[in-house]
Amino acid sequence: MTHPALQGIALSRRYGGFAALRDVNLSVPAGEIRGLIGPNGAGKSTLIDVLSGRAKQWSGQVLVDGQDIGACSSRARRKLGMARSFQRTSIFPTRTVRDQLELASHWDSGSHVDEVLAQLNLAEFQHQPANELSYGDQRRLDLALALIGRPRVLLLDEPAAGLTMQESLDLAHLLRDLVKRWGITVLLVEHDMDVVFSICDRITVLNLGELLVEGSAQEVRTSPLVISAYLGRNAA
Ligand SMILES: Nc1ncnc2c1ncn2[C@@H]1O[C@H](COP(=O)(O)OP(=O)(O)OP(=O)(O)O)[C@@H](O)[C@H]1O
Repeated sequence: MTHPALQGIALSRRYGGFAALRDVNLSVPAGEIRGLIGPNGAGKSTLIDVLSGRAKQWSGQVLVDGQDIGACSSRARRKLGMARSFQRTSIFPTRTVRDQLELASHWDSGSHVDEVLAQLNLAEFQHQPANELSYGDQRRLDLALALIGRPRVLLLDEPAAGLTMQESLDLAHLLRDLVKRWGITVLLVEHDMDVVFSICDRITVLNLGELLVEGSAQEVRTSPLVISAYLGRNAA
């Protein structure tokens, strides 16, 4: 039997008396790019935190390739092939692009710095400090840092935040080509719906901490539940 590459069962997380995530089930087959969307405060980052091992108090099960990793630290999860990106750029802004990738690759096995530099169109900037790169190049460096250990499962939190429409789509297609070629399973949180609809195989929608809808881009785009969740928030 083939296990999903990434699975969450009955995932819940509370902040004091507030339930930010309630009984969410998620199953992402190997090689799929799964979009994770929902209005502000829906629980997307909370879910990523639970899956990546960053959340402290939570309940449920997290499995990678059928193996229960719920008791593992973030570091142990990285060693098991899970990587995540954050909504920020670059770890050490004054260090060169190459230094950062080499540093990050010591934390993970299977380093392939030159290949990642080339694939992410960063080779020409490799000896520049990250904080001298344009914002768009810095976002590609973030992606490179997430990919450097050749993860099997990649959790991405708004990789296109702050980019122009064209930059977002360029980054999205670069991401899609790479993860498909390397066989990486991706869970992508992204507010830019053009990005989500253009590269995700399926989309999971959260609302108020609960799973609302799961389906193809077409199913999600036309779902009355999704439309109402977004419009309800916008109108509030
Ligand atoms: N540290 C915290 N303490 C208390 N409440 C929190 C904390 N972090 C998040 N929350 C609340 O949990 C809910 C889910 O937050 P979360 O950041 O996961 O949502 P999100 O879908 O990622 O939102 P956004 O799209 O705005 O980033 C929100 O109501 C938020 O206010």
